[in-house]
Amino acid sequence: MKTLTIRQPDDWHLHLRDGAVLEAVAPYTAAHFARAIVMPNLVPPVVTTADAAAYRERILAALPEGSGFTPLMTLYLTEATQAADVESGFRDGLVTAVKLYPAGATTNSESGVRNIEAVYPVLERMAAIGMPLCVHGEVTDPAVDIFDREAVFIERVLTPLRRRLPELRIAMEHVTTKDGVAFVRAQDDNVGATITTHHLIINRNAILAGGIRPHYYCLPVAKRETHRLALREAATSGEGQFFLGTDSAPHVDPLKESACGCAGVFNAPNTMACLAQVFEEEGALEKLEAFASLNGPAFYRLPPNERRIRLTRHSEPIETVRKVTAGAETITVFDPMSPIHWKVEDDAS
Ligand SMILES: NC(=O)N[C@@H](CC(=O)O)C(=O)O
Ligand SMILES: [Zn+2]
Ligand SMILES: [Zn+2]
Repeated sequence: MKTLTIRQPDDWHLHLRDGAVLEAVAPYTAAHFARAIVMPNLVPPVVTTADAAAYRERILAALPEGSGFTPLMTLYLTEATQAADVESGFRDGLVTAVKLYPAGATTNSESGVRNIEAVYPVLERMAAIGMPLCVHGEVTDPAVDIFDREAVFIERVLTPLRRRLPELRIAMEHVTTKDGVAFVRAQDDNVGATITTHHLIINRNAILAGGIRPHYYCLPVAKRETHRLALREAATSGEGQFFLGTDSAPHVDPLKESACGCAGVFNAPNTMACLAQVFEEEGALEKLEAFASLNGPAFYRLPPNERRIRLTRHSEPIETVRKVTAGAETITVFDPMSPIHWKVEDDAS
């Protein structure tokens, strides 16, 4: 039986939500991952260091007994964010990064940034103290086709931002296009990119061909096959700028299976198994550790985890969790549309 032992992975882009959903989903991430960058797009958002401290306590309370999982907190950047608050949260070790949502770009982004000029004082302070900015990289201009919004964001927002503040450390979140991959490669190591599990597995046909499938709808929306192949190539290259951010984004089923369904794919329970499968298909199992466990800590200037996990390939397909219960509702787990043979044998919970 094929086995693979790697340093314990981290998730550099995760939605844990709050309340009953937090309680339902947190144990799945804590079972496999040592740390995660926790997204701040709650309602209301996690804006101040005090908000992040309170949210961190709620997350810790939702973890199973004895879990060693560490949530790495982020602040939701608004045009009213105070540079002094951001700096004090970072210096205290309570806050790891700030998240930029262009207003209206994605789930719960209405309080995000409309005019980037308004947040330059905060960005300048972050550049000075070496604090990373996580970016949802899509323009919201309704005139721009939804499949082009990442490429246009690179041209209109990221390129000028890089020119103006080259020392600012930027994580381009959930990169979904070959344009995004090329942009990141053309930058110095102040720029990194997360890649999700599902964007390595699905293209836009999964959402639209043969019926509309809301559980494959997320933002940035999955693109055509050439882009998926570029993401696979980047993720399995081992290059330090690319690392895992699952963007596991749970929404209860009634909010997904609706005439106007929410964006987000919940993949935390089977992410590591899916990734082992992807890396095996690409003949790159030896690069999985770099992608999931080494490149992210290097970008965030944190030590890699000392603990190891073991993945095993079984000849028979593995039965995986299909739905998770949260309060009175269910949340559907990402279905990779082909049998999964890998299993994390040694979970960290
Ligand atoms: N990825 C998504 O489709 N949704 C995320 C928001 C985000 O990461 O853009 C969510 O919070 O649901
Ligand atoms: Zn996003
Ligand atoms: Zn996200």
